[in-house]
Amino acid sequence: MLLEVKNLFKRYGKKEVLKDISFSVDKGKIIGLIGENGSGKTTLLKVIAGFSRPTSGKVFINGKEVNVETRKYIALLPDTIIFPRWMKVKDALCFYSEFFDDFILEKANSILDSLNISKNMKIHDLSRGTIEKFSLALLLSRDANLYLLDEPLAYVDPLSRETLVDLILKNMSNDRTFIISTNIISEVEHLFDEIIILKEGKIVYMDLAENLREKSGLSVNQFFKGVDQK
Ligand SMILES: Nc1ncnc2c1ncn2[C@@H]1O[C@H](COP(=O)(O)OP(=O)(O)OP(=O)(O)O)[C@@H](O)[C@H]1O
Repeated sequence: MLLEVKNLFKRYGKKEVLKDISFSVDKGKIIGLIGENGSGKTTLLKVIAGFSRPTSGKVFINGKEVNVETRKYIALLPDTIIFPRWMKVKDALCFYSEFFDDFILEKANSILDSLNISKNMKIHDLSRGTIEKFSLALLLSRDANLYLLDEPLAYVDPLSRETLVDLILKNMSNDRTFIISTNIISEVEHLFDEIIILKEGKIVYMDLAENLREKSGLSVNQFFKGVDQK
């Protein structure tokens, strides 16, 4: 088992943001983590990544309780821009090469070429959609086990979404797992092996995407809209 989340609670002050979350994920799966704004998706991904501590409950990656060490198994794509203003694309490549032992520079170069992203550009001068593509390119150039993608498609135009979905698929393998949080479901749902729906910090639905479609006769997107209105 690659990831096990057991009875996880997260509180900010009096506000309970995650409520008794339990699930496990095998290697080689793509999980769709869906839920309306504020349902707790980002918080859950941050706790799994070890960047935020649970109030109670436990998270295990490759059988080890999450700590600084388990971060080496994880590649997190945050939902915010993390690069400083002065940084050029080529500087970020150097930084990633030095900081992450599992970063493969040749792979990053080849993905950036395929996306037509110039290495001499300042990252903040790129469009928001291009920054998303660039961030994903860096992330996929790491050889991690668990890839956590927080809203990877939010700022990307529909044509580029297809490119990014293809990129994710190309980089999928039997020993990698992706958890992708998204509100843009229809364009990515064909990627998902399993679906987790969060509502107000609780898991309200969890199943294989195939089962969801068979049992409900709906697409994941249609099903989510139904759950969300209840
Ligand atoms: N550091 C924090 N302090 C206090 N409350 C927080 C903090 N981080 C998140 N929250 C609250 O926790 C709840 C869940 O937020 P979270 O960002 O995890 O949701 P989300 O599902 O990712 O939303 P979105 O789709 O808008 O990104 C929200 O009500 C948010 O205001």
